Amino acid sequence: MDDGKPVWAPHPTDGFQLGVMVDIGADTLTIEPLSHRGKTFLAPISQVFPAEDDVNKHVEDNCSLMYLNEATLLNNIRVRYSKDLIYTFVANILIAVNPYYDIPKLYALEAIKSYRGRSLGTLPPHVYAIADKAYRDMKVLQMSQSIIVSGESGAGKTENTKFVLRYLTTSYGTGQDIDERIVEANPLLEAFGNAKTVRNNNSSRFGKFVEIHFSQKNEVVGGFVSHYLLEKSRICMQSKDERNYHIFYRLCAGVSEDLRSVLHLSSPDSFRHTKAGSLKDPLLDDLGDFKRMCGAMKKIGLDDTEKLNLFRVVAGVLHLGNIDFEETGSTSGGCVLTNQSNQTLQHCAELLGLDQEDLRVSLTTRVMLTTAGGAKGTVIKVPLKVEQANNARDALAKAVYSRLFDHVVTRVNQCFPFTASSNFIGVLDIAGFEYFEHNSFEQFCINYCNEKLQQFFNERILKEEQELYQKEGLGVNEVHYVDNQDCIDLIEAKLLGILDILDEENRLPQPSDQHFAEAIHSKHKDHFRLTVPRKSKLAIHRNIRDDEGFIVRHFAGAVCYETTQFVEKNNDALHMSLESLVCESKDKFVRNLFENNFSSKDSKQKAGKLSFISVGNKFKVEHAQ
Ligand SMILES: Nc1ncnc2c1ncn2[C@@H]1O[C@H](COP(=O)(O)OP(=O)(O)OP(=O)(O)O)[C@@H](O)[C@H]1O
Repeated sequence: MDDGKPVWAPHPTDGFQLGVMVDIGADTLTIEPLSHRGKTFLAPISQVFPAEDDVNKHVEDNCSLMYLNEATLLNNIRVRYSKDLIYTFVANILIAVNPYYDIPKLYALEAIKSYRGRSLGTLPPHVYAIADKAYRDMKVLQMSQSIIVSGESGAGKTENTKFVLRYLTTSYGTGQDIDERIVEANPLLEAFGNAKTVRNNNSSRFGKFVEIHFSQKNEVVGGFVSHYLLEKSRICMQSKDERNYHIFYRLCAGVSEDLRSVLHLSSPDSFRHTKAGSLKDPLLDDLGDFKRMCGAMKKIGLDDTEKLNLFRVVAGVLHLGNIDFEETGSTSGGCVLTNQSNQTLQHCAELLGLDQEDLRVSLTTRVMLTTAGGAKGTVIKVPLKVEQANNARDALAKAVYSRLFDHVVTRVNQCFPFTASSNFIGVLDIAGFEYFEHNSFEQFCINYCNEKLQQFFNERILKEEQELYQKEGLGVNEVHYVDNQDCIDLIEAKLLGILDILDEENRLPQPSDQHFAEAIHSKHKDHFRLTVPRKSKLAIHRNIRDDEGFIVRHFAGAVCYETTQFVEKNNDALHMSLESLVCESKDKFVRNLFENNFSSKDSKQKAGKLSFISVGNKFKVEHAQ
């Protein structure tokens, strides 16, 4: 940094501000801001960066900046953003900033045509340029390619994923129905898997990997969507100003009068699962969205029966939420349905094809098989307390809805089948690193996933590139980065990893969130990546007890997780009586949703008290794939 030349120095709200150095100390620099001449402040040397000669000039690729540092990089993106240039390259990585409005012609057909076959860097940065590079690489290398879209909630991941799909199907499709279907499948997936959150009115609450498959002639032949970790807690509980999945509100707003009476529907504020969240948002148009969703269903080939099946189950889940329990007052300590719930029980049973009385019994008791000396023993019916019955009801709602979501994805995949595929281009759209005031199991899983992605990035971009530079004898300064393997081990190591400790807790006769938190701390006392909430920099977390939470130092920052409900959220199992009830539904559609669920291994597991299917480990296996 030269004397008198502008530098970027820290600014409390803007990140960085321009200034000039007026004095140099041992560890600090005295800076005079250009906007407040005559006033100086001290800044740590490590946080002051040289600025470009002309800070209003911008470049299409950050690599072309004279000085590449955090401040110049941010400034370049800011200057571009102010001119509606939302995309910027960093070599073959694309940075996108959400404009929150439709920039005219940015995604028009002419733009699609112009990027076709053009090398990266010959045209302005665009998501189409990345899509085309993936296509050309696939063609030349004869290898499938993947595009990873990452960023925080509301950053624009899903929109950009859709632009990639549209680009590929428009440019390299055969102009047939299948191209349209791949694009039209999104509104249906979003109806069941997206919700309004405080950050995003259309937030995807599941991760997805969309594959566009190509023939030997490199033409689009079909698609396939895999989904990960639908946020199930939302089905029964929403945070302030957030909503349940779109479909619930759309159904209430849009169904015909006839269907409304068949499904016994009324307004969302009469259902527990929908009334708690934010009901009115001027930016949401449930009726219009219902019509658009029905249009999309038609385009991808769903007939009226299939549509009704979906709606019936959604309505069944809504009614299920309205079932309430009260104590019996008898010595057995169990509970019964409240009088007002009897009608709801009837609606719910009817819509899900269940026997009303069986449903009543299954919600209020739990069947257990005793095993004596290894032999199958007697069936015992254990009455449930009100809280346990509430949990059973919610577990059933979550199980039915998430099975329905699996079905929607499977059904969507049937819309663009392919018999032979040579290669595919995959687009991974998953939630980015999340850090809220209150963080739970969902954030833990999402951040674990991002930790794995970061490792992939470290390996693929930083390590391999630097090895290549060395091999080619280029005198490029080594870039140091923090290896996050220790953090990944902390989460996924066998036996000692947080996920395994949690599974162990779930298998205990009386699992508890407190015991789980204590076990983590006692097994990782001096782990660099793990600490107790008391040591948080934020006052709000310092009130959390050691047995109520833990802090993980992730690559992107420390996150304090509150362990309440970790044990419950990690268990995907329904208790045995509920499981068999839905598996034997009179409604073929509902029965099929739960098909393959009653394998002999599962039944054996459920015969004892240790009914448990781990959500965390399922997620771990998905990552490994
Ligand atoms: N390129 C864009 N042009 C115009 N609007 C955009 C663009 N990208 C995003 N948006 C707007 O921002 C909203 C949020 O974007 P999007 O749903 O893609 O975010 P996300 O990163 O997928 O969020 P989440 O992780 O919550 O699903 C969109 O509904 C859209 O209104």
